[in-house]
Formats: sequence, C-alpha cells, structure tokens
Amino acid sequence: MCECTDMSLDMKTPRNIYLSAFYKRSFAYHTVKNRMPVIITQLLDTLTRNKDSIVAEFGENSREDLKQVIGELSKFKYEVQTNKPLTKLVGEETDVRIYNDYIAKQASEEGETTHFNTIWLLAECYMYKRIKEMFTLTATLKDFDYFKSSKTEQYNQSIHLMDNLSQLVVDIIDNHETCDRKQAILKMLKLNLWGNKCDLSISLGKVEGPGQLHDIKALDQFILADDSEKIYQALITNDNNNIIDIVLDNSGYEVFTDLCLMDILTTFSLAKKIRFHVKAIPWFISDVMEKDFLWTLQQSKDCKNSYRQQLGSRWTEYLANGQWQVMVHHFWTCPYEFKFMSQFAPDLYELLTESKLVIFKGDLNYRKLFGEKNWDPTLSPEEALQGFLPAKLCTLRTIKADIVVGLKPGQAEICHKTDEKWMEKGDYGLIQFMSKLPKNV
Ligand SMILES: O=P(O)(O)OC[C@@]1(O)O[C@H](CO)[C@@H](O)[C@@H]1O
Ligand SMILES: [Mn+2]
Repeated sequence: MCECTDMSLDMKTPRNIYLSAFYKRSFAYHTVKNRMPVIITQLLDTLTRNKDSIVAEFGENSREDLKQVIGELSKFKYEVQTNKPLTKLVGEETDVRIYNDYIAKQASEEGETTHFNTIWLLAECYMYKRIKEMFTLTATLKDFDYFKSSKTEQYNQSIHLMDNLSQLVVDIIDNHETCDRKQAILKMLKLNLWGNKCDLSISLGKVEGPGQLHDIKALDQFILADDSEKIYQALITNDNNNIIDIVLDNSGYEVFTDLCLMDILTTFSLAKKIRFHVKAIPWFISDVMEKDFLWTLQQSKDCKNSYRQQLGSRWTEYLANGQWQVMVHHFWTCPYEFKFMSQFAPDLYELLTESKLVIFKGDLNYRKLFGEKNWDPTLSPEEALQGFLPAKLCTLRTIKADIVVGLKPGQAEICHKTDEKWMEKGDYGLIQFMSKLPKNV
C-alpha cells in the first residue's frame, strides 16, 4: 500500500488529473455519453437530408461514397457509445502520426485508450479527426465541408447583430483620432468575449440567435476575471515586431467580432501585422476554416448594409496588402494541450514568439492552454500554463467546460450555488492575461 509521506502536498496542484469521461459526474462524461452521439446523429441527418444536393455538387459517383460515409459514421457512433478503443487513423501525415502515437502511448498507460476512459480532449478531438478521415478516404468527398450548412445557418441568424455591431465599429473608425481609444478597445474586448457564446458544438448544432450580446453592461456581472487593462497596456506597447496573433474559434458571429476587434487595433496603428490562425479541417462544428474566413469577408463586402459593406471592403484590402494574414497549422486540430506545442510544432511555437500578444479565443483553446486539468479554480493562470508562454497571451472565453483558473477564493462556490451547471453553458466569461511564468514552473 503506497504511503503518502509528503504531507506538505500543495493542494493547488492536484495529482495529474485530466478531465475525462471516466468521471461520471463530469461534463466530459455528459459530452461523450450524450453530446458526441447527438453530434454524429445530426451529421447523419444532414447528410441524408442533403444527399441530392451533395451528389449534384460532387457528381453521381459521390452517391456511393456518401452511402459509405453514412455507414462508417453509424459504426463510429456505436464505437463511442459502447466505449470501444480509439482505432488508429490512416495515413503517415505528421498530425496522423501524432494522433496514433498519442493513442498508443495512452494505451500503454491506461491498458487501452477508449472513448470514455481516456483524456476528454483526446477523445473529443479524435472524433472530429476520425469524421474528417471518413470523407478524406473517399474518391469524391475529400474537400466536402459537412459542417458548412450549420455554419451558414448560424451566420444568417446573426445578420442583424452584425449590422448593429458594424455601425458601432464604423463610428469608432470614423472618429478614431478624437475618440477615447482606451474605452473603445475595452468595449470591443467585451463584445468580442460574448461573441464566443455562439458555438454550435455546445448548442448541439442548434442555431440559437446570439441573444442580447450587445448589452455588455448587463453582462459585466458575468465576467469572473477581467484583465482588460493589462491587455490594453500590452496592445499599446510598441513591441519590436508589432505583430498580433489571434487564434480563432467559431465562424459566424464570433469571427465577425474578431474581425471588428482586429480592425479597431489596426485603425489605431497598434499592429503592423495581424495573423489569423484558422483550422485545417471541419472542427467542433462551428470552428473557422480559411474558406469560412474568406467567405465572411466576401459576404460583408457584398451585403446591403452600408456599414458592414464598408468593413468588408476594408478587411479585404488589409488581406490584399499583407497587413492581415490567414494561417493554417495542423497543430490547432491536434489533441494535445499547448504545453506540448514546442515539442510537436516547434515551427508554430517559434512563430508565436515573434508576437507582442497572442489572443486565444474560446473554450477549447482554454482547455488546451491550461492543460485539460481539473485544477483548483484559484490556481494562477501562469502556473496552469505549465511552461507554455511563447509570448504575452490572453484568453477571451465563455465557460463551457469544467476547467477554470485564476478565480478569487469563493467565486466558483458562489457560481455553483447559483447554477450547478455554471461551467457548461457559456453564461460566464473570462478575459485573462498571462505575461510571465511563475518561478517554480
Ligand atoms: O471552443 P468553443 O467553440 O468555445 O467551445 C467548444 C466546445 O463547445 O466543445 C466542447 C464541448 O463538447 C467544450 O470544450 C466547448 O464547450
Ligand atoms: Mn469552437
């Protein structure tokens, strides 16, 4: 029987406990048991319902391929529901090898790597990677974006919100030489934060109107940590490169708020270059791929609303003249937390070291930033980074998974008393800034 000899255990850093569906009262368990099968079922419904239009787009031969994918999706759903091992992915690409080596490594430690027993982050990322593989292995559907219809529908539900926001942003731009720059940027940070509530994987593909996301005064009470001032100081500090990186999350209204925030920073000449990091494959239903990013610019440029049209034209120009750049890297759709970036994607880590601020959007990025661990909520974000700090970082995240750090003592308990599912619905937000590692990391 092992004895715990060191009684001076620092309770802030619990044993190496990853979030996992192994723990039946966790959100991970609810996700693997209920939400992931629903997401697969909804995709099956979408493919079946849109079969004719897909065949029209990809040719008669895609009918057979579609049937094959539908069969594989149904089989995969059964694998998840019956807690089967994660099977190896096909291919020798770098990211496929990363997945397969990770699955093998966990199997050596866990006996076998199954959907419920393994690390939640691995199981959930694997699902989206496995779904992509089903299409990649066909002859005709390799480039089909099977989440496009959901992303488009969500975009169309947010038109009125984007038009409202456009008027506010154009007003700031038109008066940027005389307006209160700090107040403008602090306001845009909060509008950007609440844009993260629009996420189809948490709403299970249900396209909910983004609600009252502009009444940010009323939403202030739900921001549990607000480092906006520190972020503002980092933004106005002229760093040698004046490069800002933003790691995007969801398309639709959220990416529109990202574009608006980045336009404001560009207008105030706070960034010589802004790099937008998008996903390489369809991801967590609503995450932005390069084509979604470009489509959003085109939609804005061509729309009837003069304010949004003006912004779309500006953004297209920024992209054309190199002030803005879209970047894709396979690591953003890998299953590892970011502390492993320097090991598995040293080129990406190196690129981020050039930045004066790296902005991480959303919940999944938060889980990866802080290592998918069941931390004490009062643990400092710097410590939870576990050594990942290529540059000054900030996170704009609505809380949709049961991991949180950087709270004051008692805050989590109060939220739990208010609503025991407070970590699952995106009702609470965090604006957190990390600029140095604690000495002991
Ligand atoms: O990164 P996002 O879009 O803010 O959220 C992604 C997400 O919906 O997926 C997981 C639940 O399945 C959670 O981590 C999170 O809620
Ligand atoms: Mn997302």
